[in-house]
Amino acid sequence: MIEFRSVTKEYPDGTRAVEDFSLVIPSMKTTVFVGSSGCGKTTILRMINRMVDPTSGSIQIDGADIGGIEPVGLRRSIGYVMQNSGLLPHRKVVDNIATVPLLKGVKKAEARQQALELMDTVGLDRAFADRYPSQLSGGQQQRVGVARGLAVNPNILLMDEPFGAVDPLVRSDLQEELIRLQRDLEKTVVFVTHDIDEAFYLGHQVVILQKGGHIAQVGTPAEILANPADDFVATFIGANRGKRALHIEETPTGSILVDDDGRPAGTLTGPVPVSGSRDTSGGQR
Ligand SMILES: Nc1ncnc2c1ncn2[C@@H]1O[C@H](COP(=O)(O)OP(=O)(O)OP(=O)(O)O)[C@@H](O)[C@H]1O
Repeated sequence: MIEFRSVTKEYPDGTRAVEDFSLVIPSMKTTVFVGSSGCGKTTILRMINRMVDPTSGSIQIDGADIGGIEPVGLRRSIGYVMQNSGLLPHRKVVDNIATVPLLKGVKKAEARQQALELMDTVGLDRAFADRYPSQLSGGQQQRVGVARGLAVNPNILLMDEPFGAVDPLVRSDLQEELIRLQRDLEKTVVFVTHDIDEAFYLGHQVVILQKGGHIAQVGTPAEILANPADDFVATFIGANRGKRALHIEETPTGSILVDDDGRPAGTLTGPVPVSGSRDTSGGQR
């Protein structure tokens, strides 16, 4: 579990990117931060691995205040995947994936073997191992980025708009892959996006942010869809969701998700949990 307690981040130029932010991020689930540009998503994410340190407040991982953990070691124990994959252009795919294990002293042959296995995990053909990043498509590069993020077998995987720059079909494949990975590997995934559809699709817990990292609403997709906290949230989830705008309708046999054209898009099974397992079956995926 990751817990933010009254966290504020003021950058040296006086910008208060995040103000009095408190949140619990459950383990082994996917939490998605969604909000407009500049609302503080990246700042919040980077405070988890101490790429950014808070000005005040504290962050705990499994009860330990990370302010007391040496930043480089912490960073190397948490997976981080960014937009445009952030791969080193002059290193082969396999060496990119093995970067952090090698830094941590894993033997080269062992690191390479692990990297090849991670290529299988993220659905990349091992034939790409000796290519350079520029010789891969954008979607393949993102898979390499995810493999690199997983290379130290972290409990926590931070993902900052990892699929923002790929076309919609590839993006959809990558989203499917991430859902499978998260479920199979039981990672705690913290994911940042602008896209509310992506947030609802991936998130067990979705956090809708406003400027300054103010939480407009936090909940499961079903909770937010059923009860938007205010006009801001209602507009945000409506305006951003275009043709697929979904709402919940009660029927004699249970709750169903209905799209803007009145077509059922899925069912909701059982009571809506406060947080926890995905409760749509055949709904948003
Ligand atoms: N190093 C920095 N120095 C000063 N201000 C910064 C710095 N990094 C971010 N900011 C400011 O902090 C605020 C939050 O930025 P942040 O990158 O966290 O937002 P974001 O929601 O991730 O935005 P985007 O979606 O555009 O990536 C913005 O006003 C931004 O300009």
